[in-house]
Amino acid sequence: MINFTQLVLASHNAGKLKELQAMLGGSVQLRSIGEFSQVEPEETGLSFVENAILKARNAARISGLPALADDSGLAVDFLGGAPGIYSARYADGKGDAANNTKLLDALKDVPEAERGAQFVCVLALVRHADDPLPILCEGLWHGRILTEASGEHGFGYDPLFWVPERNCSSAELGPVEKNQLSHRARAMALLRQRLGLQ
Ligand SMILES: O=c1nc[nH]c2c1ncn2[C@H]1C[C@H](O)[C@@H](COP(=O)(O)OP(=O)(O)OP(=O)(O)O)O1
Ligand SMILES: [Mg+2]
Repeated sequence: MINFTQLVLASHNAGKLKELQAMLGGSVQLRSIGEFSQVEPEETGLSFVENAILKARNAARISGLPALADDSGLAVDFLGGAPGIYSARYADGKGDAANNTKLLDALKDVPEAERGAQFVCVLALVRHADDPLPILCEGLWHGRILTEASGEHGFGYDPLFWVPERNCSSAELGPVEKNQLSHRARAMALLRQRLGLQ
């Protein structure tokens, strides 16, 4: 069993850092890659897995620490799984608000029954930059895309993601509840098992 007390999180997204640290609890300290570098690696992979591994290796190389990466996104049924791995870049790097506006436009007049979507999260953990056996864990969260934004919590597409099991948007869930249900929570539950952190 691998025993980590410190991991570097290969992410420049403050929302992810907050959620992942809360899920890991006190036994593992997550340090932000921002402490070591402000340069974001280009996400050139064609899958969540490839991008997660690429980000983890890059962070391990820069920090000299074992590294955890999260590659995630929103796959919308009506759009054939788009924006998928391109979720963060959907509106050409203009940010969360522009991404959400573009998604609402793309689904304009699409009826509720065809607005199914899933959040996807892949976590990759490497012990060092050239680790030949990264630990990979995946989580999905099924829901629907709303016709307008609702809620103030979370980040990214949360205000547009309807959570059927709670009858509200994921931005209307408090952090504790989101962290029990989300794609990231499911991937992290698997990772905790793999690390023996029950
Ligand atoms: O729980 C979530 N609630 C709402 N939106 C979410 C969530 N999880 C991922 N997302 C969205 C945000 C971003 O548009 C994309 C992730 O893109 P992704 O490249 O993995 O992350 P990022 O560029 O924000 O930070 P980084 O690559 O440095 O980890 O999916
Ligand atoms: Mg990214």
